[in-house]
Amino acid sequence: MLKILSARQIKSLEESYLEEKGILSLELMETAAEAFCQWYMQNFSRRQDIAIFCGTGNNGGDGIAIARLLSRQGYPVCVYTLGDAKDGTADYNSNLNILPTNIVNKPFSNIDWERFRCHVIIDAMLGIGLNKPLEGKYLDAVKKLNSQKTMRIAVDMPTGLPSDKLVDGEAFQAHYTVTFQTPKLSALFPEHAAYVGDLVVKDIGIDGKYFNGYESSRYFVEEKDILERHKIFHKASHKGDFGKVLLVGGSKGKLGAIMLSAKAALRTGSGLISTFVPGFGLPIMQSSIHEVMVETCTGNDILDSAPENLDRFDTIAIGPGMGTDEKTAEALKNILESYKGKMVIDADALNIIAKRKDLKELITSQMILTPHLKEFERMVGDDVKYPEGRIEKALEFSQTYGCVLILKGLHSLITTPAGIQYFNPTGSQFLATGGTGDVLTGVVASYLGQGYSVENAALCGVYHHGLAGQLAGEDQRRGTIASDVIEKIPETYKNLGLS
Ligand SMILES: NC(=O)C1=CN([C@@H]2O[C@H](COP(=O)(O)OP(=O)(O)OC[C@H]3O[C@@H](n4cnc5c(N)ncnc54)[C@H](O)[C@@H]3O)[C@@H](O)[C@H]2O)[C@H](O)CC1
Ligand SMILES: [K+]
Repeated sequence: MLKILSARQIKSLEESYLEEKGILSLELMETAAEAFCQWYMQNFSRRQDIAIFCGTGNNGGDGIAIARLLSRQGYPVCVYTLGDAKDGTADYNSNLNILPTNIVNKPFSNIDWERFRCHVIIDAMLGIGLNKPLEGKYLDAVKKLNSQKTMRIAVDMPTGLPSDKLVDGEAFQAHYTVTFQTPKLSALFPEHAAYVGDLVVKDIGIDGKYFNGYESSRYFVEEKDILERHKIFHKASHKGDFGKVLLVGGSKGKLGAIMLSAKAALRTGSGLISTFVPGFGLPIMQSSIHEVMVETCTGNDILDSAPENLDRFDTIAIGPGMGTDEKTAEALKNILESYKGKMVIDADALNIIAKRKDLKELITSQMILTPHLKEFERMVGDDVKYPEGRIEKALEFSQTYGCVLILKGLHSLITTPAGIQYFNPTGSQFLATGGTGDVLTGVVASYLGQGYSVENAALCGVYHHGLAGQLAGEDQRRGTIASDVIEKIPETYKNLGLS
């Protein structure tokens, strides 16, 4: 896990790290530049001309160092500077002094835009030192650079993006942001996706122990955290070990939702899946998914009663395609009151709960709630447009009701009642298609059925779902559908080296 710190905390951490280690800030800048270049050289060829735009702070210093290192490796680079070296930081000037003279180094204001050509733009104008919205030449530069039809890469943070809050005005629009040591909070806001692009986190050697003295309950999940949380099954494991899951939902015209959840749970590794649907769904379910068992409620069209003997199941997920009828709400109440095992609450179950205080009170620590933004807004009855407020609200909700909350979106946020908030690293814009939420419900329910804790099921579920979305998106691009995501779940295990 990477602890997420504020810009102020990062600066202080950096100082104490340098002091304790007895190294110079210039050396840390060199490490950061090397980390950037290592990533760059793995991804881009020497045939692409690079233009590096540098401010005069330490972000600019990184840029100048990057120019020297890439040039030394045979990459064609030009440097363009904003601001005067006399206003530059010591480390900026130290790097400027050793920039080889064969590298073109021009002031930004001297660029002839009619003739300006390059393949890759590297933004090292401003990083975590940003302290006001862009104006003057920084604003001009960002506007000009955003309009170029080239690859754009930001060093540490896109210029103009404040580290801890929502952007005010313009910011550099990167295709990639290569950030150092740990992601900055605002790089994880879905609202900033067009500025951050793909986020790459590069280690610059600041050991985890230096983070201990800084208070933060927000973390960025890494692959190793997921590997650590998975259970290992052995040859003699039988289907009972993989869990008995009940999925409740479906209504006329929305039976597909529960089918997607069921298939996703099967592909995630569940042993036995039962579904509980309205009567009309029985022949449809049976003929389309042969691996699931189907039970029906009393009514034909809507879900109007609860299943018998709920204790037969290791876990229950409820909500996909369920509808919000009065009778359905009563069936939900009945299940919430009588079932004592772990549960996933999604979609229409959330919409019903949002309107019923008495049902909200039935939320327990055994439950994972999986709202998307709109559903969350209904649950809290408040505007959650601003990301800083939304993250706080998620914490408040999870602590008030004692449940794990998965707030879905880019970098889905998992909040636990203990007050820890995890940002998920996997995902893809191609997951933004109907039914992928139902898939997530099936994946998370599957892990609960396999005996994972609510926290681990949420973390592993969101991670694998996002990764499956990425893999499906690589093949199907904008044609990706929820079923493609399900088909990629097994590959996520292969990807992580899991059996
Ligand atoms: N923290 C680390 O672990 C490391 C950070 N590195 C890099 O250093 C930058 C942060 O550098 P800093 O000098 O503190 O700030 P900036 O370069 O982002 O900004 C410089 C300077 O610019 C002024 N300023 C702020 N806002 C504006 C504005 N809107 N318009 C014009 N000028 C503005 C302000 O005075 C700032 O102080 C970090 O992001 C990394 O890239 C290290 O190299 C490695 C370790
Ligand atoms: K930058």
